[in-house]
Amino acid sequence: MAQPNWTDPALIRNFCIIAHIDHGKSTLADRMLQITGAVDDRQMRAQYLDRMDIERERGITIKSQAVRIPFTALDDRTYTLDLIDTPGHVDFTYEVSRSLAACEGAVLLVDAAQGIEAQTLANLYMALENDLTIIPVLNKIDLPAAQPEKYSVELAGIIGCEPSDVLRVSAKTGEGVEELLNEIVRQIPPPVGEAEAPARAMIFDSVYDTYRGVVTYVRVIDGRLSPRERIQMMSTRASHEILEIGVSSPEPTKCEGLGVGEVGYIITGVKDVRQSKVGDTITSLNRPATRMLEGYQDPKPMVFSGLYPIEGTDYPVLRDALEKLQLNDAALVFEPETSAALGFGFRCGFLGLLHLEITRARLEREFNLDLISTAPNVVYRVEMEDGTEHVVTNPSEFPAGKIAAIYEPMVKATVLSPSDYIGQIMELCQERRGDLQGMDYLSEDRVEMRYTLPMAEIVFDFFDHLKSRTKGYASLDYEPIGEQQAELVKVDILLQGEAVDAFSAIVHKDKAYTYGVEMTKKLRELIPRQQFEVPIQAAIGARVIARENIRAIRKDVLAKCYGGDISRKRKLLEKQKEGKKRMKMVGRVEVPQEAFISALSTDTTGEDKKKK
Ligand SMILES: Nc1nc2c(ncn2[C@@H]2O[C@H](COP(=O)(O)OP(=O)(O)OP(=O)(O)O)[C@@H](O)[C@H]2O)c(=O)[nH]1
Repeated sequence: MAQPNWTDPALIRNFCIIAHIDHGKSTLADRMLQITGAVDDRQMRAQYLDRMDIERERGITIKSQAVRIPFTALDDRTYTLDLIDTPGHVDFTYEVSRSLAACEGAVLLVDAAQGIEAQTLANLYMALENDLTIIPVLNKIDLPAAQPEKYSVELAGIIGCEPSDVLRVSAKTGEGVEELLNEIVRQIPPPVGEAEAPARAMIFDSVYDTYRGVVTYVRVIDGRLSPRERIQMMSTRASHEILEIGVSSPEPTKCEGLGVGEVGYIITGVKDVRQSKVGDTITSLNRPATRMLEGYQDPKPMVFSGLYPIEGTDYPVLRDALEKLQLNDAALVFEPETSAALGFGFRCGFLGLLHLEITRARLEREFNLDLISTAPNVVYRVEMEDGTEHVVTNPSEFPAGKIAAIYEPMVKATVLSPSDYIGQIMELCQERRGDLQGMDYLSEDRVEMRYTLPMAEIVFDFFDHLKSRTKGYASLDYEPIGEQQAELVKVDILLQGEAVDAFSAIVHKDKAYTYGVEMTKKLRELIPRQQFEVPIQAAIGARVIARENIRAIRKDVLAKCYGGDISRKRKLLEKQKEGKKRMKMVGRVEVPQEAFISALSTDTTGEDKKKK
């Protein structure tokens, strides 16, 4: 094979765009592709790099993407710009951090009509931790509401540059984008690495493709990777052969190898993204490197929920569907679970609520499934007095017996908001057991508040409440910071003395009563009257904390059938039997499927997270 022409690292610039959700990252990437001619006008479509349907539909980026853009700069030399598009949502922070580690610089993009938001800061800090060169840019300067003067000062303030250093662009019209590309070439340092050293490449993304198997996106740090070479994954020691190697420009284009600083993809024929994990280091099998690159970390599920098919016969379909999704989603975990109320299903672990919602939407859409999901919960650790320890991902499995301590996961939350709403935000965080850690004014009228909060209090409807109490102006970012002991109890809901597993919840002891009252009330309205009286109780252990009653009724379908027409009677009885099929039996109580669905339908917030 001819010796490939390795790209001169001096002519490479690896960068990413970091921004708060909706500040225009994908649109800016589109314009860069278009202005440099990387994609011709005919093929151009909005959000070029967002490939999943669900990404386009919701207008959000879930997976990272890399694309190579050739650009002739003011010095007349043609540079290779590798743009790594990163997800903006807090659920996918780990992917952002891996993408950042693959770059030397970052474009920090801020909406000129909105200013800095919580994720702008979170991403900026992450970029600074990775020692990236930051280029501050205000976007959407075409908007009449844009206030570039004001926000240049704010942006310069947080990164410590002059307001005049803040570039101004419109990703929509293309204004200023070419200047930005020239600044990327001028300011971001070229990659450095040892060309002759054993190969080391970092995996920053891996995607399952039905036709090609797993496509792994890498950034080469040292040495080089070539087709047909045998490589090794340093975390698992598994080895594979490189069947294809190439770059996305932006369509996948085969090449003869990747050298120092280059970003591209490799295909090895593995079928599951878990064999090619984000953050892992690839080396050459014949001449392996001894030290892994920093940063490998397994994605950890934070939120669990039970997923059950509404039609029991769909159970195998659900299992296959979950297995297929897992091929492309190393963060998704699941195991079979049985619920007395809901039948056979799976307990699934997700990175956060958005991840849950997206997974559920994909299962329903791509696999045509109708699902019930139980109320999401976080992971608790329970220490017993006898020294044993339990990790609880399902409230109904909360251990019985003498408990020494319960620990719940905590987050560090950052809220950015106009200062008018400080009172409301404090009130909300107080209700959610938050602890104020600090508060700073970013400008006269914008304030950053830092809280520690239990994750359980923040993952469900916190964001909705925050938005409604601040008229949509506040933004939120959070990251896990370990666990803390808390006074938690398990509340069971009993129908005629029998616990309904799907409704058990772990809540703070001060909130147990409210949960019990609300749930029993809700169920009284949802469960039809039976032929005998049905008490609905909420209980902590053996102690009942709330009770409602469903009064007895005798539903005699034959009542209207006087006269002796036996065939008509039979028909009515048959019909009643059909109806019963859709009922679930809890002890002797018949509960319609719909009652479970409505009682469990928590208004999850992924959709609303997109709303400003
Ligand atoms: N007027 C105007 N609108 C813009 C500009 N740039 C982006 N937008 C709009 O802002 C919205 C969000 O843009 P996206 O590019 O999807 O934002 P994003 O940051 O990629 O969002 P995530 O992928 O979810 O993080 C879209 O409706 C764009 O059309 C701009 O320069 N001017």
